[in-house]
Amino acid sequence: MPPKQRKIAIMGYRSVGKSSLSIQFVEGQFVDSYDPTIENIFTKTIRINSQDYELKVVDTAGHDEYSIFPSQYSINVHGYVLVYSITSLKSFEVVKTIHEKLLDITGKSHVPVVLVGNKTDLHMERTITADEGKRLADEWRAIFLETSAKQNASVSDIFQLLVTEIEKADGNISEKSNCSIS
Ligand SMILES: Nc1nc2c(ncn2[C@@H]2O[C@H](COP(=O)(O)OP(=O)(O)OP(=O)(O)O)[C@@H](O)[C@H]2O)c(=O)[nH]1
Repeated sequence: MPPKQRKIAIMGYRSVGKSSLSIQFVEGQFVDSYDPTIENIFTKTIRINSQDYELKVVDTAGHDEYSIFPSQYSINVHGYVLVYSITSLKSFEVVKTIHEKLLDITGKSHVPVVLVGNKTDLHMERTITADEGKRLADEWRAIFLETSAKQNASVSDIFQLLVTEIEKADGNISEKSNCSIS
């Protein structure tokens, strides 16, 4: 089967770890320094159910509650990773506004999304519980994951699960069997 090309945008407040998650996923390393992103595009091929997916991962600039949703991320993007830091209430509030704007701009009631609570290694500084994250993802009918880019915990799961969500939205995977029928 020829590879399927899928474009994914990673969005969230500043400094939540969007670049760190992208670099950990694509290059398998963690960079401790902080360098604000304008935009970076990474590519990586993953295989799910004998199908190759060429992922184009767009690491976007930090968004805040006043940012206008960048129109270039509303078209030709198959799915979204919305990231907050479990240590930052502000970043949790910002993913809510991003999700609202995303539905508004796409005019859809449901978009494939993985909600990610990053920086689980900083558990002493946790301000958002896993339950709060899960509840928000349930409201959105999205997948929820907590990760640590630093410890490489659950990072590749983000992308595997998002591709599965994209395939479900395209009708290529039945919700019940979780098995590819394409
Ligand atoms: N402890 C810990 N630090 C992290 C983790 N992920 C990222 N960081 C740190 O958080 C800071 C910001 O990380 P980035 O990946 O640059 O964050 P970003 O969301 O891409 O930031 P912007 O480009 O400003 O939007 C850096 O100092 C990272 O090293 C994590 O899982 N654990």
